[in-house]
Order: sequence, then C-alpha cells, then structure tokens
Amino acid sequence: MTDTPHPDQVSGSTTATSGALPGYPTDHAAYPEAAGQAVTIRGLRKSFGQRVAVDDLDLDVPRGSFFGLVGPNGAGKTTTLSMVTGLLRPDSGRIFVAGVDVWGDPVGAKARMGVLPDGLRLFERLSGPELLSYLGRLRGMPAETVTSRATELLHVLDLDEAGGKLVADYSTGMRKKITLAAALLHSPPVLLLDEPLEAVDPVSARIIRTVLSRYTGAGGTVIFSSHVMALVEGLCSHVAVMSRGRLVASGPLAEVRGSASSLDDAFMHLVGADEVGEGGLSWLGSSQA
Ligand SMILES: Nc1ncnc2c1ncn2[C@@H]1O[C@H](COP(=O)(O)OP(=O)(O)OP(=O)(O)O)[C@@H](O)[C@H]1O
Repeated sequence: MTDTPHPDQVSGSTTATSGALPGYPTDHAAYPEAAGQAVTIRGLRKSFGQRVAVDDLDLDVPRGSFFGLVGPNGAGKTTTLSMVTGLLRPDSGRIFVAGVDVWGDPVGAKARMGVLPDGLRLFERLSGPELLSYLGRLRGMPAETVTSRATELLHVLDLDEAGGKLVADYSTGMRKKITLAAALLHSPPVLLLDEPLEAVDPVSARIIRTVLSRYTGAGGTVIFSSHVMALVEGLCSHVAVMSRGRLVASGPLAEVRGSASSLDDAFMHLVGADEVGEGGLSWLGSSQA
C-alpha cells in the first residue's frame, strides 16, 4: 500500500474513457478462457523506476468465488488491484473482468465491477444518501432504482442512522461501509476490494462479511486483498499468494493450504518466512529500572 500517486495513476475512481486506448491490442479472441472467468490476467507487469512491483503475473479468478489475494507488505497486491480496476496503467499485459478487456474497453469493464480502492477518496461534503444518489446517477441508473437500492444498502450496512451526517465525519468503519454500498449499488458481477476489513471495528467487520457472503451466495465474485490469514481462511473459497511481485501459489483454498495445519503456516512457507527465529533481543525486558 502506498499513498504516493504515481504519474501513471488514473485520477478518480469513477473515471472512464470510452473505447480502446490508442494502440491497445484488440485481439480478445487470443484469450478465449477469459469469457468463463470473473477475472483473467495475463503477463501483467508494472515497474516504478527500477522497482518491479508486479512481475509477469498470470491469474484466473473463477466466477462466483470468494477470492483472497494475500502477500507480505510490498508484494504487489495494491498495484495489481489498481491495474485490474483501471486506476493504474500497466507497463504490459492483459486484464479481463467478466470477459471484458479492462484497458481495451474501460467503460464496459467498469460497468461490470464494483471497487473499494486503497486510500478511500470520497466526496466528503455529502451525506451517505447524497453520495450514493450522486454515484448512482453518474452510473446512469434511474433515480427510483438508486433511491430504493441506496435505502436498502444503508439499512443493511447499519448506516441509516447516520442520516444527514457528512461523509467527512464518518469513522473508518463507516467509510468502508459507504464505499462498499457505492460499489454494490449497480449490482456488478465482480467486486474488487483492497483490504476491506483492515482498521474496521468487529461489528462493522461482521456486517461487511455478511454482505459479501450474501453477494457471493447470489453468484457474485469477490476479490479482496488482506493480511489477515484467519479471515481469508474463514471466508475464501480460493486464494492467491503474491511475493515480490510474483504469484507463488493460486487455487482453491484447500489446495493452496496443502498439508500445512493452517493457511498462515502455508503462507509462511510459500513466502519463505518460516525461518523467522527468536534469536537476539536478549536485552529486552531484562532491565527492571
Ligand atoms: N506509486 C508508487 N511509486 C513508487 N513505488 C510504488 C508505488 N506504488 C507501489 N510502489 C512499490 O511497489 C511495490 C508493491 O507495492 P504494493 O503497494 O502494490 O504492495 P502491497 O502488496 O499492496 O503492500 P501492502 O501489503 O503493504 O499494502 C512496493 O515495493 C512499493 O514500494
């Protein structure tokens, strides 16, 4: 995760350019497998100066899966999700969401995804209902549909009591929930969430988990990044592990966990962190001063 915008960062989470980018390949037929998947990534690369953040990534996310993307700090999770959601231009590679090429048909792809991005930037001077109404209209939804869905989402996410409170005054949990509501409003087939449950209180976290489980139960696909292995193990049907910009494992949860006693143990092994010892720090706690 980083707060520093890169020159390639596309501004605004709802930005959509129409049509393919100039010079962008349109040979979708070369990737027939993309039609059956929620997300297909092929040969994705991104560098920041000398640092390779995402290194030749191939990934398939099956439709209807609850898909966890995990990896140590700096593994490239946010960079990957930012490219999948059309917020950050890849150096090379192809990405399809619900069979639509994200950088070849950005408008079509964005209609098929809901996004909870890293570093929530919201319209701070609007109330929750105003924000949802504005975003729904931006998406071209009929006013009555926006109002009825917004009312239902605010209720389910326990935000209706916030009433006229401005988003600027929302807590972290409320901000995540209102962003999730905005991501769900147009009922997209794919949800992409960057650390949706980090820094959220247990009550809000449970509400978010319940809404996401209901969404996948109805056939939607959730892809989310997280550092919390127990959460991923409890929620996800599939998991991908990234380390240093590369994919080190991907597949059904049980397959990635293998014979390890927990996903946490499997993760430590996969990212080469199981050598962490207890050596050193002998001075710690020895002073009674
Ligand atoms: N805008 C940027 N400018 C320069 N370097 C960047 C930028 N964004 C990411 N990086 C670098 O790319 C690498 C991958 O970062 P990224 O934020 O994608 O990792 P992450 O897996 O999401 O990490 P975390 O778990 O800490 O959120 C890191 O080395 C990071 O420092």
